[in-house]
Amino acid sequence: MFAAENGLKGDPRLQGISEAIRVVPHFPKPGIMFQDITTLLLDHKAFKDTVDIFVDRYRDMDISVVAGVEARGFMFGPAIALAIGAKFVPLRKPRKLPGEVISEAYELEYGTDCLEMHVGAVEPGERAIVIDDLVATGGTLSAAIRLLGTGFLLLDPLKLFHLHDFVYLDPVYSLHNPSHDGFQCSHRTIGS
Ligand SMILES: O=P(O)(O)OC[C@H]1O[C@H](OP(=O)(O)OP(=O)(O)O)[C@H](O)[C@@H]1O
Ligand SMILES: Nc1ncnc2[nH]cnc12
Repeated sequence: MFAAENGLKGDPRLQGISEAIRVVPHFPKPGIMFQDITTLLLDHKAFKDTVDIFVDRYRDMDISVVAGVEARGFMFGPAIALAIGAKFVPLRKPRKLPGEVISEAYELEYGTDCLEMHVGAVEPGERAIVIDDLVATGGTLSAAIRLLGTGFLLLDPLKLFHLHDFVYLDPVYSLHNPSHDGFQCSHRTIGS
């Protein structure tokens, strides 16, 4: 769900967050409208508002795991984890973690990639949220879901656009709806 369509309707922080994201046409290749969150990171208020909104939403929900997707999930996840009293679990690209890992491959627009997590980082029965900056094809997020298993909450703090429908176990919560940027958004949430 988009934050602007529920409890945060009319919240001026959402506009500030949207405006802090720079859109770079034709990067890294022709036809791509790149959603650049580095400009949001430079804007203390927008950055703090982003973290605060998710902390307010997910505190007191018995969440013990914040899983961040490399690399941009690492920019938001640790701050949220500390504030809600959860551990931070990095979901890393291949061959970065030194211990025993479990891996999940996923499809990219061209080719495949893989996410890895240390064995034992998450215990059975823990409640987790997943942090990333956006969903494009959903391949990355789907791999994160498979890696963690079932029974967790799913969080996508800066979901910028959504090109396909997905089935989620729990709400995907987004602060910025990029439809005004020319993206076609579709969004379906199961179980919320
Ligand atoms: O929905 P998808 O099609 O899977 O795309 C979304 C993913 O793409 C970007 O990461 P990227 O793979 O570019 O890696 P980076 O964060 O290291 O730049 C973004 O941060 C998401 O993780
Ligand atoms: N349009 C986009 N902007 C930023 N990161 C992306 N990752 C995949 N597509 C992207």
